[in-house]
Amino acid sequence: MKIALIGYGKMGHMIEQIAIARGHEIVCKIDVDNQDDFDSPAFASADVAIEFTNPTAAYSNYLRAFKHNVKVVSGSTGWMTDHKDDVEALTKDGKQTLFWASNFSIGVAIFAAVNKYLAKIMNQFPQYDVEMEETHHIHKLDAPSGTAITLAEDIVDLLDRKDAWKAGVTTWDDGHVDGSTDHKANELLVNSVRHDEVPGIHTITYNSEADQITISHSAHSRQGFALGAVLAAEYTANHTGLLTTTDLFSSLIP
Ligand SMILES: NC(=O)C1=CN([C@@H]2O[C@H](COP(=O)(O)OP(=O)(O)OC[C@H]3O[C@@H](n4cnc5c(N)ncnc54)[C@H](OP(=O)(O)O)[C@@H]3O)[C@@H](O)[C@H]2O)C=CC1
Ligand SMILES: O=C(O)C1=N[C@H](C(=O)O)C[C@H](O)C1
Repeated sequence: MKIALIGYGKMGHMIEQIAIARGHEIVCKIDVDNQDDFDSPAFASADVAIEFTNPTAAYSNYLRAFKHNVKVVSGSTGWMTDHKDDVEALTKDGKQTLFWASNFSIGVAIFAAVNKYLAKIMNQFPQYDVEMEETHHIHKLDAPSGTAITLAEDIVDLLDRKDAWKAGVTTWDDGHVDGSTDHKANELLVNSVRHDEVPGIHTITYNSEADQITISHSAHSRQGFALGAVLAAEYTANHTGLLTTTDLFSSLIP
């Protein structure tokens, strides 16, 4: 398969290695300094473009790829609040194709299934309150993480006593803290920690007077995200519309 890379940072480099090892060809690499390559024959020849950039660049990158009818797999986070409706309209009825996931690792897909199962059980046990914490490297531009938002949306959907999630505090290595933990009982608080070079930890805690139940996923490296993105590109080559990891892993995770 011919793959174009949009964004050649930490994820772009790792995806390149895995894609080549799986027998794919990288036909074009677009970063900040060669934006004209979006209009090159090499870019247009790609079966799929894999996009990992940042919250502000992602949506316009999708539009530039769609202009050439190139399908996109993207893991960029932090753009959904502004552009979710536009992306849904663009991909409706398979007109354009975007595979987007806040987290591409199989481990997080399993963790998300456990999170949903636990939230459903907890409807029977009102004595437990729930909170979430995510920890990432200090370079991360968005908080809470995209993964935390996806997990929080699932809890809000399934746990009757929570109607919305709310960003709490972000705590930094030097000890300074942004934000506030003020929240209403019906809001799920999501706190963030920015520490060193942590690839990504997500922890969900149900606490009662008697005890505490904690589920946590910790990535050892970016390897799982990058492999998932290449598997998603292979899937996207044969599918259309708005796709995500529940489509990719549907035969493995009920
Ligand atoms: N869904 C998932 O599984 C995962 C998602 N992510 C998300 O992916 C994104 C990228 O992560 P990561 O690779 O670690 O970040 P990096 O900062 O290492 O890489 C991003 C790259 O994109 C480049 N870039 C910025 N703007 C543009 C643009 N308009 N067009 C093309 N390239 C551009 C940057 O260049 P420059 O440095 O010059 O600005 C940089 O090289 C983030 O949003 C992150 O949250 C990360 C890991 C997993
Ligand atoms: O910025 C990162 O690094 C990551 N971003 C994604 C997110 O926001 O959830 C996925 C992963 O946790 C790493």
